[in-house]
Amino acid sequence: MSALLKQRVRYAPYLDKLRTPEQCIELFKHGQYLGWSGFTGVGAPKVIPTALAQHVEDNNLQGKLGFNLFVGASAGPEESRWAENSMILRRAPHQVGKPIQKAINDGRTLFFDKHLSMFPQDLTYGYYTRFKENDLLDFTIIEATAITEDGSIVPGPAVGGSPEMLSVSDKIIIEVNTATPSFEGLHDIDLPVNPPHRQPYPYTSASHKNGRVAIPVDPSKVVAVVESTTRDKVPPNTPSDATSRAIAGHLIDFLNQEVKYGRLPENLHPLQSGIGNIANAVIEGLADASFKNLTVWTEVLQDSFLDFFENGALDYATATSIRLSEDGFERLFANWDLFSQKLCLRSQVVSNSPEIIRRLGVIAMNTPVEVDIYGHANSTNVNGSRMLNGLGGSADFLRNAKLSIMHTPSARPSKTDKTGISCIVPFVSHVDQTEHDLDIIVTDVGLADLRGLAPKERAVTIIKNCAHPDYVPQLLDYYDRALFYATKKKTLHEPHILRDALKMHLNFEDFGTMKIDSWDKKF
Ligand SMILES: CC(=O)SCCNC(=O)CCNC(=O)[C@H](O)C(C)(C)COP(=O)(O)OP(=O)(O)OC[C@H]1O[C@@H](n2cnc3c(N)ncnc32)[C@H](O)[C@@H]1OP(=O)(O)O
Repeated sequence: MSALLKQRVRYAPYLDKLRTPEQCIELFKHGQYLGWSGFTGVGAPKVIPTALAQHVEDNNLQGKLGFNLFVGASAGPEESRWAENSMILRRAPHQVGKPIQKAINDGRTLFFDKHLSMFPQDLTYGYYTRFKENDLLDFTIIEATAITEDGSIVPGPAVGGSPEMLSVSDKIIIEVNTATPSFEGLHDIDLPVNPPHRQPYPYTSASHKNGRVAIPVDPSKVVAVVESTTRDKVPPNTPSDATSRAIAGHLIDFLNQEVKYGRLPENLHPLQSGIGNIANAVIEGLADASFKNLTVWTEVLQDSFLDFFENGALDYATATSIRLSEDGFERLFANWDLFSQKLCLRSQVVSNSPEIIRRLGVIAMNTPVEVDIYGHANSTNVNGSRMLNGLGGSADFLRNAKLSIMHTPSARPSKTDKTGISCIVPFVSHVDQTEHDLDIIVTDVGLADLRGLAPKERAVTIIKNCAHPDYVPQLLDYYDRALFYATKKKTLHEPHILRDALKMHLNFEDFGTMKIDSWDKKF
Protein backbone atom coordinates (compact mmCIF):
# COMPACT_ATOMS: atom_id res chain seq x y z
CA MET A 1 0.00 0.00 0.00
CA SER A 2 1.50 3.34 -1.01
CA ALA A 3 1.85 6.10 1.57
CA LEU A 4 -0.28 8.30 -0.68
CA LEU A 5 -3.09 5.74 -0.72
CA LYS A 6 -3.04 5.53 3.08
CA GLN A 7 -3.22 9.30 3.24
CA ARG A 8 -6.10 9.53 0.71
CA VAL A 9 -8.24 6.78 2.31
CA ARG A 10 -9.28 8.29 5.64
CA TYR A 11 -11.78 5.50 6.45
CA ALA A 12 -9.58 2.69 7.81
CA PRO A 13 -11.96 -0.30 7.24
CA TYR A 14 -11.61 0.18 3.47
CA LEU A 15 -7.89 -0.53 3.72
CA ASP A 16 -8.76 -4.11 4.76
CA LYS A 17 -10.49 -4.49 1.38
CA LEU A 18 -7.44 -3.65 -0.70
CA ARG A 19 -7.03 -5.81 -3.80
CA THR A 20 -5.03 -5.68 -6.97
CA PRO A 21 -7.02 -5.18 -10.18
CA GLU A 22 -6.23 -8.78 -11.17
CA GLN A 23 -7.70 -10.05 -7.88
CA CYS A 24 -11.01 -8.41 -8.88
CA ILE A 25 -11.39 -10.34 -12.14
CA GLU A 26 -13.12 -13.30 -10.45
CA LEU A 27 -15.98 -11.01 -9.41
CA PHE A 28 -17.10 -10.40 -12.99
CA LYS A 29 -19.41 -12.69 -14.99
CA HIS A 30 -20.80 -12.45 -18.52
CA GLY A 31 -24.03 -10.43 -18.76
CA GLN A 32 -23.65 -8.45 -15.54
CA TYR A 33 -24.92 -4.89 -15.25
CA LEU A 34 -22.15 -2.43 -14.45
CA GLY A 35 -22.07 1.26 -13.61
CA TRP A 36 -18.88 3.24 -14.11
CA SER A 37 -18.14 6.68 -12.79
CA GLY A 38 -16.98 9.27 -15.32
CA PHE A 39 -18.31 11.74 -17.84
CA THR A 40 -16.89 12.81 -21.21
CA GLY A 41 -13.70 10.79 -20.99
CA VAL A 42 -12.59 11.77 -17.49
CA GLY A 43 -13.16 10.35 -13.99
CA ALA A 44 -13.90 6.82 -15.19
CA PRO A 45 -12.33 3.72 -13.62
CA LYS A 46 -9.17 2.61 -15.37
CA VAL A 47 -7.19 -0.20 -13.79
CA ILE A 48 -10.00 -2.73 -13.31
CA PRO A 49 -11.36 -2.24 -16.85
CA THR A 50 -7.78 -2.63 -18.12
CA ALA A 51 -7.23 -5.84 -16.14
CA LEU A 52 -10.52 -7.26 -17.45
CA ALA A 53 -9.63 -6.35 -21.06
CA GLN A 54 -6.23 -8.01 -20.61
CA HIS A 55 -7.95 -11.13 -19.21
CA VAL A 56 -10.25 -11.28 -22.24
CA GLU A 57 -7.33 -10.82 -24.67
CA ASP A 58 -5.13 -13.41 -22.91
CA ASN A 59 -7.88 -16.02 -22.82
CA ASN A 60 -9.65 -15.31 -26.14
CA LEU A 61 -12.87 -14.44 -24.35
CA GLN A 62 -14.07 -11.89 -26.92
CA GLY A 63 -17.87 -12.06 -26.98
CA LYS A 64 -17.86 -14.46 -24.01
CA LEU A 65 -17.23 -11.92 -21.25
CA GLY A 66 -19.46 -8.95 -22.00
CA PHE A 67 -21.42 -6.48 -19.89
CA ASN A 68 -24.35 -4.10 -19.85
CA LEU A 69 -22.42 -0.91 -19.25
CA PHE A 70 -23.78 2.38 -17.97
CA VAL A 71 -21.63 5.51 -17.60
CA GLY A 72 -22.88 9.10 -17.06
CA ALA A 73 -21.63 9.95 -20.56
CA SER A 74 -18.48 8.74 -22.36
CA ALA A 75 -15.58 6.99 -20.58
CA GLY A 76 -11.89 7.02 -21.48
CA PRO A 77 -9.63 4.81 -23.66
CA GLU A 78 -10.50 1.77 -21.52
CA GLU A 79 -13.98 1.86 -23.03
CA SER A 80 -12.48 1.73 -26.52
CA ARG A 81 -10.46 -1.36 -25.56
CA TRP A 82 -13.62 -3.02 -24.21
CA ALA A 83 -15.42 -2.22 -27.46
CA GLU A 84 -12.58 -3.68 -29.55
CA ASN A 85 -12.88 -6.86 -27.48
CA SER A 86 -16.69 -7.04 -27.85
CA MET A 87 -17.05 -6.62 -24.08
CA ILE A 88 -19.95 -4.15 -24.27
CA LEU A 89 -23.27 -5.90 -24.84
CA ARG A 90 -25.42 -2.89 -24.07
CA ARG A 91 -24.47 0.73 -23.51
CA ALA A 92 -26.20 3.97 -22.54
CA PRO A 93 -26.58 6.97 -22.57
CA HIS A 94 -23.64 8.54 -24.50
CA GLN A 95 -20.28 7.44 -25.88
CA VAL A 96 -17.37 8.83 -27.84
CA GLY A 97 -14.70 7.01 -29.85
CA LYS A 98 -14.29 5.09 -33.08
CA PRO A 99 -14.19 1.57 -31.51
CA ILE A 100 -17.44 1.96 -29.54
CA GLN A 101 -19.14 3.61 -32.52
CA LYS A 102 -17.97 0.72 -34.70
CA ALA A 103 -19.32 -1.84 -32.21
CA ILE A 104 -22.69 -0.05 -32.18
CA ASN A 105 -22.90 0.37 -35.93
CA ASP A 106 -21.82 -3.18 -36.76
CA GLY A 107 -24.35 -4.53 -34.29
CA ARG A 108 -22.13 -5.95 -31.51
CA THR A 109 -23.32 -3.38 -28.96
CA LEU A 110 -26.90 -2.38 -28.30
CA PHE A 111 -26.91 1.33 -27.54
CA PHE A 112 -29.63 3.69 -26.48
CA ASP A 113 -29.17 7.39 -25.93
CA LYS A 114 -31.20 9.29 -23.41
CA HIS A 115 -31.22 12.86 -22.17
CA LEU A 116 -28.34 13.06 -19.68
CA SER A 117 -30.55 14.73 -17.07
CA MET A 118 -32.94 11.77 -17.20
CA PHE A 119 -30.61 8.82 -17.52
CA PRO A 120 -29.50 8.57 -13.84
CA GLN A 121 -33.01 9.05 -12.47
CA ASP A 122 -34.45 6.41 -14.83
CA LEU A 123 -31.75 4.06 -13.58
CA THR A 124 -32.97 4.65 -10.02
CA TYR A 125 -36.54 3.93 -11.20
CA GLY A 126 -35.31 0.47 -12.22
CA TYR A 127 -36.14 1.08 -15.90
CA TYR A 128 -32.82 -0.23 -17.23
CA THR A 129 -32.46 -3.21 -14.91
CA ARG A 130 -36.04 -4.42 -15.31
CA PHE A 131 -34.84 -7.50 -17.23
CA LYS A 132 -32.93 -8.78 -14.17
CA GLU A 133 -34.03 -10.83 -11.18
CA ASN A 134 -33.18 -7.95 -8.87
CA ASP A 135 -33.33 -4.46 -10.30
CA LEU A 136 -29.86 -3.44 -9.08
CA LEU A 137 -26.62 -2.86 -10.92
CA ASP A 138 -24.35 -5.80 -10.08
CA PHE A 139 -21.37 -3.47 -9.54
CA THR A 140 -20.53 0.17 -9.72
CA ILE A 141 -16.82 0.78 -10.24
CA ILE A 142 -16.12 4.31 -9.13
CA GLU A 143 -12.95 6.34 -9.27
CA ALA A 144 -12.24 8.37 -6.13
CA THR A 145 -9.49 10.88 -5.48
CA ALA A 146 -10.04 10.68 -1.71
CA ILE A 147 -12.21 8.89 0.86
CA THR A 148 -13.53 10.86 3.82
CA GLU A 149 -13.60 9.72 7.47
CA ASP A 150 -17.09 8.21 7.08
CA GLY A 151 -16.25 6.29 3.90
CA SER A 152 -17.83 8.81 1.49
CA ILE A 153 -16.31 9.13 -1.96
CA VAL A 154 -14.64 12.27 -3.25
CA PRO A 155 -14.78 11.97 -7.05
CA GLY A 156 -12.19 13.31 -9.47
CA PRO A 157 -12.89 15.53 -12.48
CA ALA A 158 -16.44 14.21 -13.02
CA VAL A 159 -19.50 13.62 -10.83
CA GLY A 160 -21.83 12.47 -13.63
CA GLY A 161 -24.33 9.80 -12.60
CA SER A 162 -22.24 8.36 -9.77
CA PRO A 163 -24.57 9.30 -6.87
CA GLU A 164 -27.49 7.52 -8.55
CA MET A 165 -25.43 4.51 -9.66
CA LEU A 166 -24.06 3.99 -6.16
CA SER A 167 -27.59 4.20 -4.73
CA VAL A 168 -28.80 1.30 -6.92
CA SER A 169 -25.72 -0.94 -6.83
CA ASP A 170 -25.58 -4.33 -5.21
CA LYS A 171 -21.81 -4.04 -4.76
CA ILE A 172 -19.27 -1.25 -5.11
CA ILE A 173 -15.60 -1.25 -6.09
CA ILE A 174 -13.55 1.88 -5.53
CA GLU A 175 -10.48 2.80 -7.58
CA VAL A 176 -8.55 5.39 -5.58
CA ASN A 177 -6.51 7.40 -8.05
CA THR A 178 -3.28 8.55 -6.42
CA ALA A 179 -1.68 9.79 -9.65
CA THR A 180 -4.04 12.70 -9.81
CA PRO A 181 -4.30 15.33 -7.05
CA SER A 182 -7.29 15.10 -4.74
CA PHE A 183 -10.25 17.10 -6.06
CA GLU A 184 -11.67 17.52 -2.55
CA GLY A 185 -13.59 20.77 -2.25
CA LEU A 186 -14.43 21.08 -5.93
CA HIS A 187 -17.74 19.18 -5.80
CA ASP A 188 -21.24 20.04 -4.70
CA ILE A 189 -23.28 16.89 -4.67
CA ASP A 190 -27.02 16.25 -4.55
CA LEU A 191 -28.34 12.84 -3.60
CA PRO A 192 -31.12 11.10 -5.51
CA VAL A 193 -34.61 11.43 -4.05
CA ASN A 194 -37.41 9.95 -6.13
CA PRO A 195 -40.92 11.36 -6.57
CA PRO A 196 -43.23 11.94 -4.78
CA HIS A 197 -40.71 13.00 -2.11
CA ARG A 198 -38.34 15.02 -4.32
CA GLN A 199 -37.84 18.66 -3.35
CA PRO A 200 -36.84 21.48 -5.72
CA TYR A 201 -33.12 21.96 -6.29
CA PRO A 202 -32.50 25.35 -4.66
CA TYR A 203 -29.86 26.80 -7.02
CA THR A 204 -30.47 30.34 -8.24
CA SER A 205 -26.98 31.08 -9.62
CA ALA A 206 -24.01 29.21 -11.03
CA SER A 207 -22.06 29.60 -7.77
CA HIS A 208 -24.90 28.61 -5.41
CA LYS A 209 -23.89 25.45 -3.49
CA ASN A 210 -25.47 23.10 -0.97
CA GLY A 211 -22.19 22.13 0.67
CA ARG A 212 -22.04 18.33 0.27
CA VAL A 213 -18.51 17.58 -0.89
CA ALA A 214 -18.55 13.78 -1.19
CA ILE A 215 -20.93 10.94 -2.11
CA PRO A 216 -22.00 8.85 0.87
CA VAL A 217 -22.06 5.07 0.38
CA ASP A 218 -23.06 2.11 2.50
CA PRO A 219 -19.57 0.74 3.42
CA SER A 220 -20.94 -2.80 3.64
CA LYS A 221 -21.52 -2.71 -0.13
CA VAL A 222 -17.87 -1.93 -0.84
CA VAL A 223 -16.24 -5.25 -1.76
CA ALA A 224 -12.87 -4.02 -3.00
CA VAL A 225 -10.63 -0.97 -2.98
CA VAL A 226 -7.92 -0.74 -5.64
CA GLU A 227 -5.17 1.80 -6.10
CA SER A 228 -4.95 3.39 -9.55
CA THR A 229 -2.01 5.34 -10.84
CA THR A 230 -3.35 5.98 -14.34
CA ARG A 231 -4.26 9.55 -15.19
CA ASP A 232 -7.07 10.67 -17.49
CA LYS A 233 -5.98 10.98 -21.10
CA VAL A 234 -7.94 13.37 -23.27
CA PRO A 235 -6.52 14.16 -26.70
CA PRO A 236 -5.65 17.81 -27.39
CA ASN A 237 -8.37 19.84 -29.10
CA THR A 238 -8.06 20.72 -32.77
CA PRO A 239 -7.14 24.42 -32.97
CA SER A 240 -9.85 26.76 -34.22
CA ASP A 241 -9.91 27.42 -37.98
CA ALA A 242 -11.47 30.01 -40.28
CA THR A 243 -14.87 28.26 -40.17
CA SER A 244 -15.13 28.01 -36.41
CA ARG A 245 -13.82 31.56 -35.99
CA ALA A 246 -16.44 32.86 -38.44
CA ILE A 247 -19.17 31.05 -36.47
CA ALA A 248 -17.89 32.56 -33.22
CA GLY A 249 -17.80 36.01 -34.85
CA HIS A 250 -21.47 35.87 -35.94
CA LEU A 251 -22.47 34.66 -32.52
CA ILE A 252 -20.63 37.44 -30.71
CA ASP A 253 -22.26 40.07 -32.98
CA PHE A 254 -25.63 38.54 -32.16
CA LEU A 255 -25.02 38.54 -28.40
CA ASN A 256 -23.89 42.18 -28.58
CA GLN A 257 -27.11 42.99 -30.41
CA GLU A 258 -29.16 41.28 -27.69
CA VAL A 259 -27.39 43.36 -25.04
CA LYS A 260 -28.01 46.52 -27.08
CA TYR A 261 -31.76 45.81 -27.29
CA GLY A 262 -31.95 45.02 -23.58
CA ARG A 263 -32.85 41.38 -24.01
CA LEU A 264 -29.65 40.33 -22.23
CA PRO A 265 -27.63 42.06 -19.51
CA GLU A 266 -24.03 43.08 -20.27
CA ASN A 267 -22.64 39.99 -18.56
CA LEU A 268 -25.10 37.87 -20.59
CA HIS A 269 -26.72 34.90 -18.86
CA PRO A 270 -25.02 31.66 -17.77
CA LEU A 271 -23.51 29.94 -20.80
CA GLN A 272 -23.72 26.30 -21.80
CA SER A 273 -21.43 24.95 -24.46
CA GLY A 274 -21.42 21.47 -25.98
CA ILE A 275 -18.57 19.20 -26.97
CA GLY A 276 -16.53 19.22 -30.14
CA ASN A 277 -14.18 21.52 -31.92
CA ILE A 278 -16.74 24.14 -32.94
CA ALA A 279 -17.94 24.47 -29.35
CA ASN A 280 -14.37 24.86 -28.13
CA ALA A 281 -13.65 27.55 -30.76
CA VAL A 282 -16.81 29.47 -29.88
CA ILE A 283 -15.72 29.62 -26.24
CA GLU A 284 -12.25 30.75 -27.39
CA GLY A 285 -13.96 33.53 -29.37
CA LEU A 286 -16.10 34.56 -26.41
CA ALA A 287 -13.02 34.64 -24.19
CA ASP A 288 -11.48 37.17 -26.59
CA ALA A 289 -14.64 39.29 -26.83
CA SER A 290 -15.37 42.22 -24.56
CA PHE A 291 -17.92 40.50 -22.28
CA LYS A 292 -17.06 40.61 -18.57
CA ASN A 293 -18.29 38.96 -15.35
CA LEU A 294 -19.66 36.00 -17.24
CA THR A 295 -20.88 32.80 -15.63
CA VAL A 296 -21.17 29.30 -16.99
CA TRP A 297 -23.82 26.66 -16.19
CA THR A 298 -22.93 23.73 -18.41
CA GLU A 299 -22.27 20.00 -18.39
CA VAL A 300 -18.65 19.86 -19.52
CA LEU A 301 -15.81 22.34 -19.34
CA GLN A 302 -13.07 22.07 -21.97
CA ASP A 303 -9.60 23.65 -22.14
CA SER A 304 -10.85 26.91 -23.63
CA PHE A 305 -12.60 27.74 -20.35
CA LEU A 306 -9.21 28.04 -18.65
CA ASP A 307 -8.37 31.03 -20.89
CA PHE A 308 -11.68 32.47 -19.92
CA PHE A 309 -10.83 32.23 -16.22
CA GLU A 310 -7.30 33.50 -16.67
CA ASN A 311 -8.24 36.62 -18.62
CA GLY A 312 -10.69 37.56 -15.87
CA ALA A 313 -13.84 37.55 -18.07
CA LEU A 314 -15.35 34.53 -16.32
CA ASP A 315 -16.54 34.90 -12.71
CA TYR A 316 -17.74 31.37 -12.06
CA ALA A 317 -18.29 28.08 -13.89
CA THR A 318 -20.17 24.96 -12.90
CA ALA A 319 -20.50 21.66 -14.76
CA THR A 320 -20.60 17.95 -14.07
CA SER A 321 -17.21 17.29 -15.65
CA ILE A 322 -13.99 19.10 -16.38
CA ARG A 323 -12.67 17.40 -19.49
CA LEU A 324 -9.20 18.79 -19.90
CA SER A 325 -6.31 17.69 -22.06
CA GLU A 326 -3.14 16.64 -20.21
CA ASP A 327 -1.81 20.20 -20.65
CA GLY A 328 -5.13 21.56 -19.42
CA PHE A 329 -4.96 19.48 -16.23
CA GLU A 330 -1.40 20.73 -15.63
CA ARG A 331 -2.71 24.30 -15.90
CA LEU A 332 -5.60 23.51 -13.54
CA PHE A 333 -3.34 21.98 -10.89
CA ALA A 334 -0.73 24.73 -11.23
CA ASN A 335 -3.41 27.38 -10.57
CA TRP A 336 -5.53 25.34 -8.18
CA ASP A 337 -6.04 28.23 -5.73
CA LEU A 338 -7.49 30.44 -8.47
CA PHE A 339 -9.61 27.82 -10.23
CA SER A 340 -10.97 26.05 -7.17
CA GLN A 341 -12.53 29.32 -5.99
CA LYS A 342 -14.37 29.73 -9.29
CA LEU A 343 -15.35 26.20 -10.17
CA CYS A 344 -17.82 23.61 -8.95
CA LEU A 345 -18.72 20.13 -10.21
CA ARG A 346 -22.25 18.81 -9.66
CA SER A 347 -24.14 15.64 -10.48
CA GLN A 348 -25.46 15.51 -14.05
CA VAL A 349 -29.10 15.49 -12.98
CA VAL A 350 -28.43 18.96 -11.55
CA SER A 351 -26.08 20.40 -14.22
CA ASN A 352 -28.58 19.31 -16.88
CA SER A 353 -31.77 19.93 -14.90
CA PRO A 354 -34.39 21.45 -17.24
CA GLU A 355 -35.92 23.28 -14.27
CA ILE A 356 -32.65 25.06 -13.39
CA ILE A 357 -31.68 25.73 -17.01
CA ARG A 358 -34.99 27.52 -17.48
CA ARG A 359 -34.75 29.27 -14.09
CA LEU A 360 -31.32 30.71 -14.84
CA GLY A 361 -32.13 31.63 -18.46
CA VAL A 362 -29.12 29.72 -19.77
CA ILE A 363 -27.71 30.49 -23.25
CA ALA A 364 -27.27 27.04 -24.82
CA MET A 365 -24.92 26.37 -27.75
CA ASN A 366 -24.47 22.93 -29.36
CA THR A 367 -23.33 21.41 -32.65
CA PRO A 368 -25.71 19.32 -34.77
CA VAL A 369 -24.97 16.91 -37.61
CA GLU A 370 -27.48 18.81 -39.77
CA VAL A 371 -30.38 21.24 -39.49
CA ASP A 372 -33.35 21.45 -41.81
CA ILE A 373 -34.93 24.46 -43.42
CA TYR A 374 -37.75 24.51 -40.85
CA GLY A 375 -35.47 24.30 -37.80
CA HIS A 376 -35.36 20.64 -36.81
CA ALA A 377 -31.92 19.31 -35.91
CA ASN A 378 -30.20 15.96 -36.05
CA SER A 379 -27.45 15.59 -33.42
CA THR A 380 -26.79 11.90 -33.62
CA ASN A 381 -27.39 9.77 -36.70
CA VAL A 382 -25.63 10.31 -40.03
CA ASN A 383 -28.08 9.57 -42.86
CA GLY A 384 -30.67 8.67 -40.26
CA SER A 385 -28.84 5.55 -39.25
CA ARG A 386 -25.10 5.72 -38.36
CA MET A 387 -24.76 6.62 -34.70
CA LEU A 388 -22.10 9.15 -33.75
CA ASN A 389 -21.93 10.00 -30.02
CA GLY A 390 -25.53 10.21 -28.93
CA LEU A 391 -27.79 13.05 -27.93
CA GLY A 392 -25.89 13.83 -24.74
CA GLY A 393 -27.23 16.84 -22.90
CA SER A 394 -27.93 18.88 -26.01
CA ALA A 395 -31.70 18.63 -25.77
CA ASP A 396 -31.78 19.10 -21.98
CA PHE A 397 -30.34 22.53 -22.67
CA LEU A 398 -31.83 23.40 -26.05
CA ARG A 399 -35.42 22.76 -25.03
CA ASN A 400 -35.14 24.80 -21.84
CA ALA A 401 -32.63 27.57 -22.47
CA LYS A 402 -33.50 31.24 -22.77
CA LEU A 403 -31.59 31.24 -26.05
CA SER A 404 -31.24 27.92 -27.88
CA ILE A 405 -28.43 28.14 -30.39
CA MET A 406 -27.07 25.51 -32.78
CA HIS A 407 -23.76 26.20 -34.49
CA THR A 408 -22.46 24.19 -37.41
CA PRO A 409 -20.26 24.55 -40.47
CA SER A 410 -22.48 25.34 -43.46
CA ALA A 411 -20.96 22.36 -45.30
CA ARG A 412 -18.57 19.52 -44.50
CA PRO A 413 -16.22 17.67 -46.84
CA SER A 414 -17.12 14.25 -48.20
CA LYS A 415 -14.50 11.85 -49.57
CA THR A 416 -14.88 13.26 -53.09
CA ASP A 417 -16.14 16.84 -52.66
CA LYS A 418 -14.85 19.46 -50.25
CA THR A 419 -18.37 20.80 -49.79
CA GLY A 420 -20.04 17.46 -50.42
CA ILE A 421 -22.20 17.52 -47.28
CA SER A 422 -24.60 20.39 -46.71
CA CYS A 423 -25.40 20.85 -43.02
CA ILE A 424 -28.60 22.62 -44.07
CA VAL A 425 -30.98 20.13 -45.69
CA PRO A 426 -34.64 20.10 -46.73
CA PHE A 427 -35.54 17.50 -44.10
CA VAL A 428 -33.27 16.13 -41.37
CA SER A 429 -32.76 12.38 -41.62
CA HIS A 430 -33.23 11.97 -37.84
CA VAL A 431 -34.76 14.39 -35.33
CA ASP A 432 -33.23 15.17 -31.93
CA GLN A 433 -34.21 18.82 -31.49
CA THR A 434 -37.45 20.02 -32.97
CA GLU A 435 -38.51 23.25 -34.62
CA HIS A 436 -40.16 24.08 -31.29
CA ASP A 437 -36.82 24.06 -29.46
CA LEU A 438 -34.40 26.16 -31.51
CA ASP A 439 -34.06 29.96 -31.61
CA ILE A 440 -30.85 30.54 -33.53
CA ILE A 441 -28.95 28.65 -36.24
CA VAL A 442 -25.46 29.93 -36.96
CA THR A 443 -22.91 28.80 -39.55
CA ASP A 444 -19.72 30.28 -41.00
CA VAL A 445 -21.99 32.02 -43.56
CA GLY A 446 -24.21 33.83 -41.08
CA LEU A 447 -26.92 33.64 -38.45
CA ALA A 448 -30.64 32.89 -38.71
CA ASP A 449 -32.78 34.30 -35.91
CA LEU A 450 -35.87 32.07 -35.86
CA ARG A 451 -37.62 33.63 -32.92
CA GLY A 452 -41.25 34.36 -33.73
CA LEU A 453 -40.97 33.20 -37.33
CA ALA A 454 -43.50 30.88 -38.98
CA PRO A 455 -42.06 27.82 -40.78
CA LYS A 456 -42.14 29.43 -44.24
CA GLU A 457 -40.30 32.50 -42.94
CA ARG A 458 -37.79 30.24 -41.19
CA ALA A 459 -37.04 28.32 -44.38
CA VAL A 460 -36.06 31.42 -46.35
CA THR A 461 -34.07 32.88 -43.43
CA ILE A 462 -32.12 29.67 -42.80
CA ILE A 463 -31.33 29.05 -46.48
CA LYS A 464 -30.29 32.64 -47.21
CA ASN A 465 -28.38 33.30 -43.97
CA CYS A 466 -26.83 29.92 -43.19
CA ALA A 467 -26.55 27.59 -46.21
CA HIS A 468 -23.23 27.24 -48.04
CA PRO A 469 -23.28 29.23 -51.32
CA ASP A 470 -22.88 25.93 -53.23
CA TYR A 471 -26.28 24.84 -51.88
CA VAL A 472 -28.34 28.05 -51.72
CA PRO A 473 -29.84 27.77 -55.25
CA GLN A 474 -30.60 24.06 -54.79
CA LEU A 475 -32.30 24.59 -51.42
CA LEU A 476 -34.30 27.58 -52.68
CA ASP A 477 -35.33 25.46 -55.65
CA TYR A 478 -36.55 22.71 -53.31
CA TYR A 479 -38.45 25.26 -51.26
CA ASP A 480 -40.08 26.91 -54.31
CA ARG A 481 -41.17 23.55 -55.65
CA ALA A 482 -42.52 22.60 -52.23
CA LEU A 483 -44.46 25.89 -52.09
CA PHE A 484 -45.98 25.22 -55.51
CA TYR A 485 -46.91 21.66 -54.55
CA ALA A 486 -48.34 22.66 -51.17
CA THR A 487 -50.37 25.50 -52.70
CA LYS A 488 -52.15 22.98 -54.90
CA LYS A 489 -52.68 20.63 -51.96
CA LYS A 490 -53.56 23.41 -49.49
CA THR A 491 -50.83 22.20 -47.09
CA LEU A 492 -48.95 25.46 -46.89
CA HIS A 493 -48.01 25.47 -43.20
CA GLU A 494 -44.71 23.62 -43.59
CA PRO A 495 -44.37 22.84 -47.31
CA HIS A 496 -42.63 19.61 -48.23
CA ILE A 497 -42.51 17.23 -51.15
CA LEU A 498 -41.95 13.98 -49.32
CA ARG A 499 -40.65 12.08 -52.36
CA ASP A 500 -37.86 14.69 -52.72
CA ALA A 501 -37.24 15.63 -49.08
CA LEU A 502 -34.38 13.16 -48.53
CA LYS A 503 -32.95 13.21 -52.05
CA MET A 504 -29.86 15.15 -50.98
CA HIS A 505 -29.07 12.34 -48.52
CA LEU A 506 -29.75 9.65 -51.13
CA ASN A 507 -27.48 11.42 -53.59
CA PHE A 508 -24.75 11.58 -50.92
CA GLU A 509 -25.08 7.84 -50.25
CA ASP A 510 -24.88 6.95 -53.95
CA PHE A 511 -22.54 9.63 -55.34
CA GLY A 512 -20.61 11.08 -52.34
CA THR A 513 -22.11 14.57 -52.61
CA MET A 514 -25.38 16.27 -51.76
CA LYS A 515 -25.26 18.31 -54.98
CA ILE A 516 -28.03 16.85 -57.09
CA ASP A 517 -28.51 17.21 -60.86
CA SER A 518 -32.28 17.10 -60.82
CA TRP A 519 -35.06 16.74 -58.27
CA ASP A 520 -36.68 14.24 -60.67
CA LYS A 521 -33.77 11.84 -60.30
CA LYS A 522 -34.84 8.34 -59.19
CA PHE A 523 -32.84 6.47 -56.51
C1 LIG B 1 -21.66 15.23 -23.12
C2 LIG B 1 -22.46 16.15 -23.86
O1 LIG B 1 -23.54 15.86 -24.14
S1 LIG B 1 -21.90 17.71 -24.26
C3 LIG B 1 -23.40 18.54 -24.76
C4 LIG B 1 -23.74 18.54 -26.17
N1 LIG B 1 -23.81 17.20 -26.73
C5 LIG B 1 -24.17 17.05 -27.98
O2 LIG B 1 -24.52 17.99 -28.68
C6 LIG B 1 -24.12 15.64 -28.49
C7 LIG B 1 -24.31 15.56 -29.98
N2 LIG B 1 -23.27 16.26 -30.71
C8 LIG B 1 -22.09 15.70 -31.04
O3 LIG B 1 -21.83 14.55 -30.74
C9 LIG B 1 -21.11 16.53 -31.84
O4 LIG B 1 -21.39 17.88 -31.59
C10 LIG B 1 -21.21 16.23 -33.37
C11 LIG B 1 -20.62 14.85 -33.64
C12 LIG B 1 -22.63 16.31 -33.87
C13 LIG B 1 -20.39 17.29 -34.11
O5 LIG B 1 -19.16 17.46 -33.50
P1 LIG B 1 -17.88 17.86 -34.37
O6 LIG B 1 -16.70 18.02 -33.47
O7 LIG B 1 -18.24 19.01 -35.22
O8 LIG B 1 -17.74 16.51 -35.18
P2 LIG B 1 -16.70 15.98 -36.19
O9 LIG B 1 -16.31 17.05 -37.16
O10 LIG B 1 -15.64 15.29 -35.43
O11 LIG B 1 -17.62 14.93 -36.97
C14 LIG B 1 -17.92 13.68 -36.43
C15 LIG B 1 -18.28 12.72 -37.56
O12 LIG B 1 -19.58 13.03 -38.03
C16 LIG B 1 -19.57 13.23 -39.43
N3 LIG B 1 -20.59 14.20 -39.75
C17 LIG B 1 -20.86 15.32 -39.08
N4 LIG B 1 -21.88 15.96 -39.67
C18 LIG B 1 -22.24 15.20 -40.73
C19 LIG B 1 -23.25 15.32 -41.73
N5 LIG B 1 -24.06 16.37 -41.75
N6 LIG B 1 -23.37 14.34 -42.64
C20 LIG B 1 -22.53 13.30 -42.65
N7 LIG B 1 -21.55 13.13 -41.73
C21 LIG B 1 -21.43 14.07 -40.78
C22 LIG B 1 -18.18 13.74 -39.70
O13 LIG B 1 -17.82 13.61 -41.05
C23 LIG B 1 -17.37 12.84 -38.78
O14 LIG B 1 -17.30 11.54 -39.36
P3 LIG B 1 -16.06 10.57 -39.10
O15 LIG B 1 -16.13 10.27 -37.63
O16 LIG B 1 -16.33 9.38 -39.94
O17 LIG B 1 -14.85 11.36 -39.49
